[in-house]
Amino acid sequence: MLNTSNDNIVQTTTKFPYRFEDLERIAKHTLAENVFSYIYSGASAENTLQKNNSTFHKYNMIPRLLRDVSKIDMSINLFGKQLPTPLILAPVGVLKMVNEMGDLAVVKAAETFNLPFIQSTVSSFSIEEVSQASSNPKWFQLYWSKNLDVTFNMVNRAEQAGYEAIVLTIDTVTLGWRESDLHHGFSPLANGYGQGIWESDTAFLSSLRDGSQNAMIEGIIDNINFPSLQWQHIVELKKRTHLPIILKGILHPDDALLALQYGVDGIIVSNHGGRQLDGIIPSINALPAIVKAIDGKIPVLFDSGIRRGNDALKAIALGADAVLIGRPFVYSLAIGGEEGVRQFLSNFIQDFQTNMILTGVCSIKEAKEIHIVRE
Ligand SMILES: Cc1cc2nc3c(=O)[nH]c(=O)nc-3n(C[C@H](O)[C@H](O)[C@H](O)COP(=O)(O)O)c2cc1C
Ligand SMILES: O=C(O)C(=O)c1ccccc1
Repeated sequence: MLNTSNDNIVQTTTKFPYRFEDLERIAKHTLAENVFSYIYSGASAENTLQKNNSTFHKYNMIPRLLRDVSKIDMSINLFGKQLPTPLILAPVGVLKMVNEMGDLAVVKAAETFNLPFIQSTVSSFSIEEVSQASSNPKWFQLYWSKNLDVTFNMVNRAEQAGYEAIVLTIDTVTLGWRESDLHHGFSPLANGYGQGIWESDTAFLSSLRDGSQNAMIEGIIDNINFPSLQWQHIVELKKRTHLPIILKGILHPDDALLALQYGVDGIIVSNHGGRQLDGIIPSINALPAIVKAIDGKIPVLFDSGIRRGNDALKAIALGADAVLIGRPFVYSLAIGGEEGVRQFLSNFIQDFQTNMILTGVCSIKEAKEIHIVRE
């Protein structure tokens, strides 16, 4: 007789988990409670966090059949560069709290598939360390610092190290109201895992009254809390770098139009994985109107809620040019380090390709034409 108990399934499985739900569950057992909770949780009542995921199920693709899908080309061209797939690793800070090798493990796993890696401003390693670890494309995620020397120092270092884009995160001018972190008394920076870039930044270090760990942490928190960030700062940034500028965190079509007006090179439709502001539109619901407003003038990227290949294909069918993967790779890092992330990415790419074949599309251009209806 078939034994359908969960225990039986877990015991007979020794492979790296395929299901996102298993990655999350095993990471929960692997990590300290406050660390898992920091990664998992969202802002306020976590409604937006939940809806980011559940809303994907409301979009349904209509597959086409009897087309020759024997050759699948997943490649895209982004900012003048050919990439093997439309998949990118989202910027995630303080990765060392998940695994000792943090960003270095992730960037090396991503190198296997030549996926772009976006290094966070609050990375556990320096720009130079990450740049030397692998040869895949790297982008730098910028949290604007109120100290302009610090801001432009980071941008220059990224440019010097051969990074290919600046991703300016605009939805985190102050940290969201994260009740579970408040409950645990948990600050992601307090353990010293988010200062890899800053501790080697001479402009930042010389701005500190003393060089202690506490002064450093306070300095970072103070510098990245910047509620007066505004469109005019984009003009300043454009003067300081030749790299493409991508704004991360756009949800309103009018902000997308302003981004065009200010001459940015790309946008990321994102609600920061529901971690910043609750009670707002699930990221996937914001995508169609923004794609329409941008009308192909600059690339529109997407994140928040991508869990498997099927989700990524839906986002592309709704008009995204590429998607960022967040929490799933963080859980994979927690479970299996560099090899865990490699396994996860390998599975994700195969899953995505299978979904392309079965919807009857051979290229990303065709994937954008997939008919998709909302329940
Ligand atoms: C633990 C964690 C840390 C993050 N750190 C950053 C960061 O430093 N900079 C940034 O722009 N976004 C950061 N994000 C947001 C991600 O880039 C991305 O927008 C989000 O994870 C997407 O949601 P999803 O993981 O649910 O798909 C972080 C997300 C998580 C889960
Ligand atoms: O946790 C986050 O989502 C994030 O963006 C962040 C902000 C400051 C420090 C570390 C991570």
